[in-house]
Amino acid sequence: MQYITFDKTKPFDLILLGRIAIDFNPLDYYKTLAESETFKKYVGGSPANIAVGLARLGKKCGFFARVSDDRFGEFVTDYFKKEGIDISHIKVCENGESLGLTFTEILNHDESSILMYRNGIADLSLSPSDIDEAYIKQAKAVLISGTALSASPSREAALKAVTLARKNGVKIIFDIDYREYNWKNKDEIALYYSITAKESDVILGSREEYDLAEKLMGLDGTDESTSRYWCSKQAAVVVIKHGKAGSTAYTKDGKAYSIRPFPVEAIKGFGGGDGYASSFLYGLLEGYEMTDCLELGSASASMLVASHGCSADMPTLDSLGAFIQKEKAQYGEMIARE
Ligand SMILES: Nc1ncnc2c1ncn2[C@@H]1O[C@H](COP(=O)(O)OP(=O)(O)OP(=O)(O)O)[C@@H](O)[C@H]1O
Ligand SMILES: O=C(O)C[C@@H](O)[C@H](O)C(=O)CO
Repeated sequence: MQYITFDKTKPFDLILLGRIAIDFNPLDYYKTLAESETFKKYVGGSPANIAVGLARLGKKCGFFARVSDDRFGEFVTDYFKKEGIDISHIKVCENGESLGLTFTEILNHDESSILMYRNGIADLSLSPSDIDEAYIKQAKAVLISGTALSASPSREAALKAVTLARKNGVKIIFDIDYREYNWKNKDEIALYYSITAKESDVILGSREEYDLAEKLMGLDGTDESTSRYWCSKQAAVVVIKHGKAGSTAYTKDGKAYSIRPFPVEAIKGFGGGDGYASSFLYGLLEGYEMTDCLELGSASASMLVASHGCSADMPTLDSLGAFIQKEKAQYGEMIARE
């Protein structure tokens, strides 16, 4: 079933906009960040992780980003190139901005926290002049990652991309992606999240992220009111994630599809959302049934929380299929059947 009609003549499946950063995950985990001594470096940043995930599944991705003019900026750009992601619209900063660095703290299987170094940050220097209409016109869809809305000029660049996508019939995917760093106050979060969500064909977020977006709307904070509201706007698909409690996709025809997480021995409490987004969106782009999109997203999410890294551990179609087959053989169906 086609929940979203993508223009299959477009050469790019998805052009993403937002941060490319670096994760430093402790190898000596289940300790506090202060106690950890050895870290492994990965390309990071939620939209970057999603782009790698989609590229690993064979999708053609482009990216609007600013990176630092140093070896870290080169590292992430080279990694994207190796993963087959188009880097033509990734620009090097000219005023000494730094690439975002994320030091993660993995306290136990469930509890993690992330310490983000984002002062003078490269990704938020993305400018409206970087947003190229001819590039956007080549995409089936654009993905806006919410943190790109947290400060100017990146905020205006993201809103320009939304405007140009709408003008050119390019679908808009909004991954709410809340990170408290760089936001000034809750009103700005609500304003810019809701402005973007109103224009979006697909919205992905956790319950907490929708609460932030809906702060000025007086909704009651239930999934039902959230899905009803956003589907009354542009959205054809609204995905609400609830961590270990699973996730639900709501469609414009009023239907809801829920799935339990695939059981795994989680190593860390983060990364699930990016794995989820990349594989779920792969299913949408392929025109799969909603239950199959959820299965792909949920399976990839489980694989990611059970791995040490994020971008580096994004699955291929083969590994994702094998994981789903093994899990269903052992645990049965994860989809909550109506
Ligand atoms: N311990 C777990 N075991 C299996 N799956 C999990 C676990 N934790 C999360 N997931 C899966 O990951 C998905 C996304 O996680 P979550 O709801 O925390 O979203 P998120 O906050 O966007 O994730 P992230 O921490 O990556 O930003 C969940 O809907 C679930 O499918
Ligand atoms: O989104 C970030 O900037 C941090 C990510 O790189 C990290 O991998 C994570 O928390 C993914 O959910």
